[in-house]
Formats: sequence, structure tokens, C-alpha cells
Amino acid sequence: MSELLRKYKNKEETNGVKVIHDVTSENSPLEYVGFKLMELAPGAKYTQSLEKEECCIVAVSGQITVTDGNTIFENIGTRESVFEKKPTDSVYISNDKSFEIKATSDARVALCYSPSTKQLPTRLIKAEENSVEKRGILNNQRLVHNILPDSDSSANSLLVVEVITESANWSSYPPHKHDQDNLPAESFLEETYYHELNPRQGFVFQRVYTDDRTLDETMAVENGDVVIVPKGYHPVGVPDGYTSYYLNVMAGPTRIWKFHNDKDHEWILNR
Ligand SMILES: O=C(O)C[C@@H](O)[C@H](O)C(=O)CO
Repeated sequence: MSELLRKYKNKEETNGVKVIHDVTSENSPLEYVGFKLMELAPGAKYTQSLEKEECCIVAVSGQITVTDGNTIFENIGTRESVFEKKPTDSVYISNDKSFEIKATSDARVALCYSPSTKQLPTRLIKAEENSVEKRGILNNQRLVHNILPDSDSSANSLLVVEVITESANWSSYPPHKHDQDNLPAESFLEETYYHELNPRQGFVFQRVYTDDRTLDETMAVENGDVVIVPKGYHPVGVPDGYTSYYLNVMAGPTRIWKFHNDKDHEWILNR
């Protein structure tokens, strides 16, 4: 199996907390992006003391209460399923701070990390503050919820976005990459994809490839899987009958999303 694909595995529960995914710089090729996906039973608590990394806590589904020890955000999270197709609440916590998450219902929570040294204020990113975009035409249509876009200076490095792609459509398409630290032409951003499918037995295909094809992997991605994109183009194709959701975390040396389309496929934009 590809080293870029992390399968969903039903993990053992410790005090109501299941850590389903834990992508770190120690166990992946990523330097700038860390990603954790947890399932919490009602009443379960997860605490963490951040060192030199910032964290964006996304209430993927269900409700949670989050505190950094000073401020408390109670019962945040707006949906029971990502397929309600509405934005959710998130909390930004800066490096060298601690936080506690308490589930107030069954909850799925994403923790998005990136190295950081400059302290910034804790911030509740309310669902209604997400900018919502409809992108694409024909069979390339998707719905985007911008949680932490580069236009929002609440974070030092993290960029966080959700994408819903309808049945028989493509997203992250035409294929684009952001793996050269060469602004203003292109930025270097690593990326993770956390995928969900509706109905849940579905799958999508995600290809990760470079121009010279020294990296060229096409993965069958199922509900709950994570795909790691250290570099290269990374399009997603969704089969007929299934709706795709993914949560992207991006980070790199400069907090700008400046991508480069694969020239061979850019023509699809001009139909
Ligand atoms: O527009 C899309 O289809 C979503 C992608 O841009 C996705 O967020 C990504 O690949 C970011 O680099």
C-alpha cells in the first residue's frame, strides 16, 4: 500500500477517546503539517500542552466544548454529519498554550498542527465566518468552506479548508501543485487530506504525482482515510453515486496558497 495513504482503523478507546489518525513529522515525510483525527464519546476529554506548534481544532461532526484555560467555547460544532454541507466551528490555539476538548455528544474532531513560535490569540472561528465558495463548472464542481484561508491572519502557518465534491465530479482539478518555494509564482505547502464518503462504503481516487513522475501514486481512498501530499499534483475523482468530503490542512515556509496548474490539463478551465 502507498506510504501516502493512511487507512481508517477503529482504534482502542482510552477514556472515551479514540485517536484514529496521528500524522507527525516523525511518522511521515511532512515537516510543516501534523494531523490528528479523534472520535470522542459523550463526556470524554482530550487535553494537550502545545509546545512549538499551533493547532486548529475543527469540530468535524458532533458538539464539543473547548478551553485554553482562560476562555471557554461551549457546545461548538454545527452538524451531525459533514454531508449536511454547512460549515462548522473551529478554534485556533497558539504555540506554548494548553487546551482541553470535552465532547458533549459523540464527536469527530480534527486537530491540525504546524510548527510555530510567535504567540497569537486563541480564536473561535465560527461556522458563519467561513467563506463559502462554489468552484468549477461541468463535472468539476465543488463546495468549499474556508476555515483558515491565507486572507485570515489568525494563524502563523496553518491553512485549513473543507471541500465537498458531488457525485461524478472532480476536485483539486485541474491538477495543481504547490511544492516550490518560489513566490510570487508558487508557494511551498505540504498538505493532508482527511476523507469521508456518503454513503460510507464509497471510495474516491486520488493521484499524487510530480512532473518527472518520480512520485506517481494513485490511491483508492475510503471513508475515514488520510492522504499525505508532501509534493506534487493531487487531484480527486469521485465516482457516480457518492459524495466526497475532505478536510485539507496546508502549511509551509510562507503562509500563501499560490498553486501551479498542470499545464497539460489546464485547458479544461477554458471550456
Ligand atoms: O478547489 C478545490 O478543488 C480544492 C483544492 O484546492 C484543495 O483545497 C487543495 O488541493 C488545496 O491545495
